Amino acid sequence: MVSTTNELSPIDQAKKKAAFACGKKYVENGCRLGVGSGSTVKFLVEYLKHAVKDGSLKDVVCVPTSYLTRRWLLDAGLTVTDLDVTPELDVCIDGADEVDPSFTCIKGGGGCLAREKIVQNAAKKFHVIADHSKEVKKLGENFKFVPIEVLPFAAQALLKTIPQSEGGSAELRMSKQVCGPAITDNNNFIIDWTFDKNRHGDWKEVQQRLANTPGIVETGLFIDVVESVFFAYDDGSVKEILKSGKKLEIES
Ligand SMILES: O=C[C@H](O)[C@H](O)[C@H](O)COP(=O)(O)O
Repeated sequence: MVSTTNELSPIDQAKKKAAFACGKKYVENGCRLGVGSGSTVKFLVEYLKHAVKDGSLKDVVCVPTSYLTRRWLLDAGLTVTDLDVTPELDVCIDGADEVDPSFTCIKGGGGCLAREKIVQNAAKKFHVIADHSKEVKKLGENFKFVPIEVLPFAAQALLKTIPQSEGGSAELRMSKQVCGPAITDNNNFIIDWTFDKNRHGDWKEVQQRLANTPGIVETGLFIDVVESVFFAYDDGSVKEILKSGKKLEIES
């Protein structure tokens, strides 16, 4: 799983740079690490594999946020555990679908949002790794919906009530491979709620209302939890933005 940087598309090169820079800075010896999901996190796993192999990183234990991430970690020979064994984590690193200037994120494009939020919540620090396409002034610029994990029993009712209370439209996410709904690692469904792109940044209220709705397990809105975001740009540069707003250029 060693990706030669030259073989990668510019966007994947950017993802790899962000993942390597974040791993290098925040994963220390003995770290209890939450490992997110998605294509950017795959490069974090690659970083961990190399760092462990060359001896620069020791005694890291990883709690994955999805079946696929668990597989990647195991295939890379890394130590995998879970929240039963390791309920408190030092750091969690994950990708995102969009991040606004106040670090409100949409996550869950890959359907892993509930486990991602649980693992993030178990960690002392949460860092996001992303290519520059995820950096937006306002949520909805590129990614038009908020993924919401729901109990199958409640799905049809929620498809009606979510747009009634929040506006926009809601769709049950279907599997691309089988003739039926996409099923999460928790055996639930995903409703993708497409919101009005002109809505004001009332995301905390939206999150509160949705979280209080019976049948909703979790939303893909991550609010007030991010310590820093590593954005990678097409010109090869990586910038870490801290929650204070301070921007740090990362040396390659
Ligand atoms: O459910 C998926 C996760 O929230 C991912 O972290 C998110 O979709 C970003 O994925 P990617 O790194 O593939 O863009």
